[in-house]
Amino acid sequence: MSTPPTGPSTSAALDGQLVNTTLLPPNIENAGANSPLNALFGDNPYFQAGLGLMGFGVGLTVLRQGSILGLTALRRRMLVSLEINNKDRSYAWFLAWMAHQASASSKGLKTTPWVRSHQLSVETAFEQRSNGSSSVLFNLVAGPGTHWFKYRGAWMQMKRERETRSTQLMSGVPWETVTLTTLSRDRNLFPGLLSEARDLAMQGQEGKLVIHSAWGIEWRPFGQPRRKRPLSSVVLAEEVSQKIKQDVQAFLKRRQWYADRGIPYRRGYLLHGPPGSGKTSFIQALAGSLSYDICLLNLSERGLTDDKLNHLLSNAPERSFVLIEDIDAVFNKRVQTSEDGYQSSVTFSGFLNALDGVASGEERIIFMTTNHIEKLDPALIRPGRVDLIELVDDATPTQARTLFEQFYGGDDHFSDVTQEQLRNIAESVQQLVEKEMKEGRRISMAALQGLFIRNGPTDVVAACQQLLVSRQE
Ligand SMILES: Nc1ncnc2c1ncn2[C@@H]1O[C@H](COP(=O)(O)OP(=O)(O)OP(=O)(O)O)[C@@H](O)[C@H]1O
Repeated sequence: MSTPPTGPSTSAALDGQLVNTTLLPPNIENAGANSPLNALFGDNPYFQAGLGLMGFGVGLTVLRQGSILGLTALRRRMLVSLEINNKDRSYAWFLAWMAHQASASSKGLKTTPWVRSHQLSVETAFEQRSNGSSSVLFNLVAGPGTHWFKYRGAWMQMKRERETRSTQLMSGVPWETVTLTTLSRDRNLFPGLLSEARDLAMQGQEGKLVIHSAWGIEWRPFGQPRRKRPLSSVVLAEEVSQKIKQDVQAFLKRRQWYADRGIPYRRGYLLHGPPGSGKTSFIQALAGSLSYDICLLNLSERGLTDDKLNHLLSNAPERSFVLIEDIDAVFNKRVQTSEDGYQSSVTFSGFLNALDGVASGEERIIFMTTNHIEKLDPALIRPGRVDLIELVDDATPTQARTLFEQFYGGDDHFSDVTQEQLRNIAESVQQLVEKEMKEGRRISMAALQGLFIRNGPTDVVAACQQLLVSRQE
């Protein structure tokens, strides 16, 4: 048995460097050449080919990793991305903008950016026509996947991704993102593009009333924006409409006044009166006239809790009225029950707390309506929670006459009736309502509206008489 050859170690300074060398006896190479391993593989062509292939593979991997790193670095330098999350308002604006451009470019309009998507999703919406009827709209928007479009001469990649494993806690809607990627030099196009999308969305809402409804803890537009109703078309007793309108206008001018005194900047209104007197119509028309939106809050909604309600009331969209209808039906004797017997988790005290809210500088205007003010708990309508209470009653003689004139005045459809005759009929309607009122019989504005829709002007007085009688029964 031979001992492995070992040589003494020396250290030598070469050109100022310390070099470690091991001195081996001269026969050591031969010893390796004669080893059993060398005998096995040294002359083996398969082994050598394998070694070569392995080297090639390693080389390729290094090259691949290198090119990936290089590409990533290049992308970082050359490309810029913008991520839009579906929690952000611009998300829906951007998708609508893209759908709009796609339809315009498919019609061959040269001025629009080139957009074409092959993976589409549908968003169904309801549109209210000017004549009051509604239609269903199917908006085809870019679906999850990758899309390309050209905007102001720059190519952009749009990637819409949907998170399928988790959803937004409160609304149950999946998380989504849209990532726009373009060349770095075109990064300045992003703000322009987003502004265009916003303007397009605003254009669609111009002259329209947006109704929001609660969706979990968020407010979301409900259906398509509706045509604004002129305030004058809702005929209330003159002093009532003026009082509410002036109060809201005065409140809106006093933000600083509230701030200086540390008073929460909010105001509550309660409109009460019989059904069909125009409470809801007036609130909506008033919102429209001030370019405000409506946030419709249904306290009986399943899943609504005190916490969610508090969050909703503190986070209503800017420039909006929160509208809570038929408040007596919701909190009758402090118990909350819906028509089908469902009791929601909103408690009376939770509702009062949400109305009081935390003192904040944010503006909040709440309108509540009821047909039975006597059923309301005094705690609910104390000042601070409700600042102005107004009775919106059945038709007064003047209201009946004004509504008649609005329906039949200047309408060519009734050209067989002279203006003189119309004036006489208007007078008769007024007198009839006046006479009946004295005897305790009333007619609602909604009933009058229905009557005017169904009858020609000459039949109105007789029809009105019947309605008043039948109401008495
Ligand atoms: N004062 C009014 N002027 C014009 N139209 C009215 C008036 N009151 C009611 N109407 C018409 O009657 C219909 C019902 O009105 P609205 O829903 O506003 O009444 P409401 O007082 O809110 O009723 P409810 O108490 O049942 O909620 C609407 O189509 C509206 O156009």
